[in-house]
Amino acid sequence: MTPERRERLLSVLNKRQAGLTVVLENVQDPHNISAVMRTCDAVGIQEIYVLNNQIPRHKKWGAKSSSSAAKWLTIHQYSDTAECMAALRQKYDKIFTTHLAADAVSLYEIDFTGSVALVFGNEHSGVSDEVRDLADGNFIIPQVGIIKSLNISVACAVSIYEALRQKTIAGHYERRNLPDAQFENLLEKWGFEEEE
Ligand SMILES: C[S@@+](CC[C@H](N)C(=O)[O-])C[C@H]1O[C@@H](n2cnc3c(N)ncnc32)[C@H](O)[C@@H]1O
Repeated sequence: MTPERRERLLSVLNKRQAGLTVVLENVQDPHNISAVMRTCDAVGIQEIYVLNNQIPRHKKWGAKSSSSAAKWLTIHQYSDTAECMAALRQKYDKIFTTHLAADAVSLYEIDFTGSVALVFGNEHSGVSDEVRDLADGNFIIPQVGIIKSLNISVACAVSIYEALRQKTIAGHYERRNLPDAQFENLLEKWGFEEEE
């Protein structure tokens, strides 16, 4: 690895956030999944969770719309909701869902400065009752138009950029965040990846 490339990888890794993840529950459109991955990389999210218990995963997310973000992320795949939620509980202090419900609070009331997992739901049915029952809260992005929901990848982008805003103010992007072992493993793995 050239010194320049090492510098570049280190600068990206130094901004990866251990305290922020995205969970996709039964999101089916591979373009949506790819778009989410691309935004996660941009915000400094390293780990994402893909939970799919509805239909066999016959289509993979495409490299085209993720701009190859998938290869720079750590993707945990689950087909069992309880298992996925238990894994999240071990790693993150708070789990928030984004279900379009009358009792949801606004995105702008959520404190993202701690360790948080954000769950986004299926294109038609949203986040399941099972996941909502196991979460700590539910928020929505305010909308004042005619159409009642945003595309899932847009909703994810708006939400995680609010998290980036809050974490930036709190200084989370100023110091290394990932545990040492994870940092070193990723540096080694990334050293073999082609940049596009
Ligand atoms: C197209 S929406 C699902 C719409 C579905 N008919 C419903 O009522 O839940 C897909 C996902 O995008 C996210 N989403 C869409 N609009 C949102 C909003 N205004 N606030 C927060 N999340 C939103 C949620 O995660 C939602 O589950």
